[in-house]
Amino acid sequence: MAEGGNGSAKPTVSPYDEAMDTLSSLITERTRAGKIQKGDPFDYMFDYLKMLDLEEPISKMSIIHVAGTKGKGSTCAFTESILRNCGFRTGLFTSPHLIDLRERFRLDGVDICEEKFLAYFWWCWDRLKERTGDDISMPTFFRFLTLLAFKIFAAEQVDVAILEVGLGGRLDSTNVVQAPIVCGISSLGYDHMEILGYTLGEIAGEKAGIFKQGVPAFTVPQPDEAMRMLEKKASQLDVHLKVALPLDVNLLNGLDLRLEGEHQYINAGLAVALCSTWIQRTGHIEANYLDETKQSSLPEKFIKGLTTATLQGRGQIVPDRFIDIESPGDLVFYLDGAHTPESIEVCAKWFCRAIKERNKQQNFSSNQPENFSASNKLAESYSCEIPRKNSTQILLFNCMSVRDPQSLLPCLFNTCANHGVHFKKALFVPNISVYNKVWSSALPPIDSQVDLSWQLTLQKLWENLNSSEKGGDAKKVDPICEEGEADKDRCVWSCENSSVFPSLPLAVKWLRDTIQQNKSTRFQVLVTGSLHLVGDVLRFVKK
Ligand SMILES: Nc1ncnc2c1ncn2[C@@H]1O[C@H](COP(=O)(O)OP(=O)(O)OP(=O)(O)O)[C@@H](O)[C@H]1O
Ligand SMILES: [Mg+2]
Ligand SMILES: [Mg+2]
Repeated sequence: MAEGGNGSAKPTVSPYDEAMDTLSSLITERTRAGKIQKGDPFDYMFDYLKMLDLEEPISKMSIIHVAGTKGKGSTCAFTESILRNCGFRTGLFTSPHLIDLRERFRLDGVDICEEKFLAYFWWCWDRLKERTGDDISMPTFFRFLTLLAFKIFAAEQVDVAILEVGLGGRLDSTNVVQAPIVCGISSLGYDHMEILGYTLGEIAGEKAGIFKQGVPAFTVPQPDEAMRMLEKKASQLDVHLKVALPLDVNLLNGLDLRLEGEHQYINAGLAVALCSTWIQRTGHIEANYLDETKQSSLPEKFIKGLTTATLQGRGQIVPDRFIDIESPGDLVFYLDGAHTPESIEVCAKWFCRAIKERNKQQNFSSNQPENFSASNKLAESYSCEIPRKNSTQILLFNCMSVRDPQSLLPCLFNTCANHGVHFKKALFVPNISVYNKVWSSALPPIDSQVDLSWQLTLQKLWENLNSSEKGGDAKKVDPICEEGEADKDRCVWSCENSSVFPSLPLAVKWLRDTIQQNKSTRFQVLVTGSLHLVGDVLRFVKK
């Protein structure tokens, strides 16, 4: 673990951390005032491509481009997995990352290795440093990552590059692509409105900015307003736009999608359409996939891809590593980085279904069905072995202060309540990793001066939801600060249904201690509201 700057010996910086540190400068430079450049910053992407000699390689690259409000990453992960299983060399560029920046760049389904990453990183960095200057300064953080992705995929000569838009579409740095093979627009909803617009039509218009003249596109069923705009933009560009229906579960031969949740069938349906079209348009029809996909069955390789695709922190189940061997499965984290109203709802539904399934399995079965999704196998195998215990649901939540908790927490609370799931307690913690913070190989030291006013606001909202459900009026809630072990850092603000902890490790410690003291209890902890929180938890509890 990195030293926390406590004045001891200077920690040695690994080459990888050095690169991350260098990259961080792109974030600070951007926020520094007065650095406004001439012209449209999006156009600079074309200059950067020239500087990196990437224009020609990109024009030859075989690309699938995906925009959308929710489900982009999942759709891209399914798409990549299907095409890899069909025998193609794949490159996948997604965002954001949860633990390590290299998660954003996958080659043949695996995060790029450090060695290659560093080689390409410095290749791009040094050239851009040399060729940028007063007129055009260094690219911003996400633009740099996009350029790096292009460099990696070109140099590695992938058969197909699958690109997830970072934000919006029209002005996203990935949109320098001129001739993708096929485009996808995943589920549209409200997010980043200050940039993309406040109506679904406006948002759809921005996302449709990835459409290219004559290049076929697919989308999923959308609200009318969004669909009308997509159709309008498509017709202006001679884009043949088709709606891909959610994948029929019966096509999976009794297997499950590896990414859990009902909404993943929407993303999977889109991925199947994108892959089929890519295969057809690139002339790889020797395997005759398309005839098959039109019928009532999917090619084996598609099924393999869909049922093995992974993406961290989306419907992921992870047992705590520190719970002792006699009580495996007593503390299990259900992680999903949902942070918009629509995704919080699907996340809540997923959690309710997932815990019900687990509890049923725990009570009735000791044989593991063959079709368990491998990602959650560990959690499953644990839960199969353990004796009957009371399952208790806990919420571990934070959201960024730019989000409206009034649109997130009530939705989460009510959706779960409608499915008969009531959280025994909600725990609110600040995020450890700062937004966009690049280097995250270790957890930073705990800040005892941390400002908890945001978490206390979330807590009040939660307490009010609980009291109005019980028929009482929303009352004034004043959390009580319990000082643990005369230690200021351990101060916990508690109410009847919730606690605010000054840090994630303290909240996890509370969970572990409580389990040790109540051997008959199992905690099923839903972690949501922020992908950063999910990343923090993964780093902290994963083996
Ligand atoms: N089709 C969908 N409809 C609604 N919510 C979805 C859908 N797909 C995924 N989600 C929710 O959104 C979260 C993020 O999923 P995913 O990473 O696939 O989307 P994304 O568009 O890449 O998101 P981001 O904006 O974080 O990059 C998931 O954890 C899930 O809660
Ligand atoms: Mg987003
Ligand atoms: Mg994403």
